[in-house]
Amino acid sequence: MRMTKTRMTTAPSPRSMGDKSQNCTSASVDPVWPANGNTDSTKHTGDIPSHCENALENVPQLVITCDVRPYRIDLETMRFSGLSVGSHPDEESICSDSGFGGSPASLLLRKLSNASSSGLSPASSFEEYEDDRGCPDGYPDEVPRSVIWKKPRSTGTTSPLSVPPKKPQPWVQVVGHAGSFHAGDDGMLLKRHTEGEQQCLQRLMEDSLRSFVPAYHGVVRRSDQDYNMMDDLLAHFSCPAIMDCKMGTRTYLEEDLAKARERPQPRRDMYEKMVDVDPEAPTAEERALQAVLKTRYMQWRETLSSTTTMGFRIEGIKKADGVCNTNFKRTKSRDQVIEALQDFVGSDGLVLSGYLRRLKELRLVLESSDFFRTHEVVGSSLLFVHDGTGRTGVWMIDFGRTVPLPPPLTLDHRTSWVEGNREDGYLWGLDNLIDVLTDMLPLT
Ligand SMILES: Nc1ncnc2c1ncn2[C@@H]1O[C@H](COP(=O)(O)OP(=O)(O)OP(=O)(O)O)[C@@H](O)[C@H]1O
Ligand SMILES: O=P(O)(O)O[C@@H]1[C@H](O)[C@H](O)[C@@H](OP(=O)(O)O)[C@H](OP(=O)(O)O)[C@H]1O
Repeated sequence: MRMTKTRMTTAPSPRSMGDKSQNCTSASVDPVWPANGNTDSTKHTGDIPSHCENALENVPQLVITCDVRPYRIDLETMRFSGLSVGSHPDEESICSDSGFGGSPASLLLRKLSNASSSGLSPASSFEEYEDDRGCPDGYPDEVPRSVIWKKPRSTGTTSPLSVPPKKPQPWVQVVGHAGSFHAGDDGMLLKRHTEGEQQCLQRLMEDSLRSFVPAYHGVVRRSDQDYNMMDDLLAHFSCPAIMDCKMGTRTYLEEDLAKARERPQPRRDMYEKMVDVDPEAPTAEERALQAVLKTRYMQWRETLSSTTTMGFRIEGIKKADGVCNTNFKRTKSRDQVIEALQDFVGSDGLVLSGYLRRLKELRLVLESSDFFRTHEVVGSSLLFVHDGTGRTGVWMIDFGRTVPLPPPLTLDHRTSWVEGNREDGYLWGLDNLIDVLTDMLPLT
């Protein structure tokens, strides 16, 4: 199955062509340490760190080892057994399935991961399942014999070996930068490393929001490129439907505004993306330049969609039948949003009520989270996932533009933004999203 992301039909951005699209074909993975090097090494000495406990539950033990130093990723064993982290990067594209490298070993590992939900970042609406339906594409049934693995430590679930392996689920990227991700073989996902996102994910593992973000497993190096390694949130779903909702009323940082004033860098690719959607949108000056500033483009995208008026926008939806839609740039009115959401959740009231329950839990936790109070959260998304069993999950993803506030500044995430107050409208957007979904309940 291969789907094309709408925005990729326009001129790719320098970022997606450049630093976001390096060649990552080598299977070699070297463990690296957190770039800051000052992770609290005393705290977990002699113990398995909490975030690593999650990893051990989630994957066969040959993949991750957690010793006295947190976030160490030991992938030597994978090389010995001929396994590799990652898939065929060439096959990865936006809103497309990203296979598991097709290696029989990887297929087995994926099966084992699927056999238990215990390692997932806890989602209240999760339950064990043994659904064996094939996805529209279908995947090989072959089971390798040469894979050596160890049962994860005491997960309290049935030994995966006693369960016939099931068809693996391909990882799917709905939106975002092309070439930033590699699907792992073991329920893990590698995202191109940025220091800021690493800091956020590490802090989130210690925060009350932990169960609402993919479990973070540290940094791995591959072909001279560092990656943040985290749970693949799709790993425990069967033919999932997926939606990416970008949260907040603002999608650029205050510091981006300052930079744009100091050193304006007009972007031709963004001008072209703008004209593609609305030829009338550029000003005369922008037309003459054939380029727009990024902040101007981002603001235009905010007002074109429901970001400004509702504090969230739908970025992309991939349905269980494989149909993918990223054409939501003009989805703005409440009715348009409801129509898209309705199409995503379908007529199953259980799915909608599962999402609502999870979002209300998230709101409660956000309101008291230390991390959330002390960070400007911009460009972050909620990833909605459900499948035919009625299982649902919602997680916060993408902390590439989430930055700590200078103390003692804190945000309530509901106050309107004026430059300088750093407010991002995240919780206001979540309030609106919950309202809209609540209004939809009678429709299911
Ligand atoms: N932990 C995860 N598990 C499963 N899928 C994920 C996970 N993280 C991201 N994705 C998929 O990748 C897509 C893009 O993720 P993300 O927003 O982190 O990328 P990005 O390149 O930083 O995006 P942006 O263009 O908004 O900066 C999501 O829409 C989702 O489909
Ligand atoms: O969705 P669109 O219309 O294609 O626009 C992109 C989108 O807003 C991304 O969130 C943004 O990346 P960041 O959030 O990481 O800034 C990217 O900037 P970029 O081209 O500078 O990567 C934009 O091009």
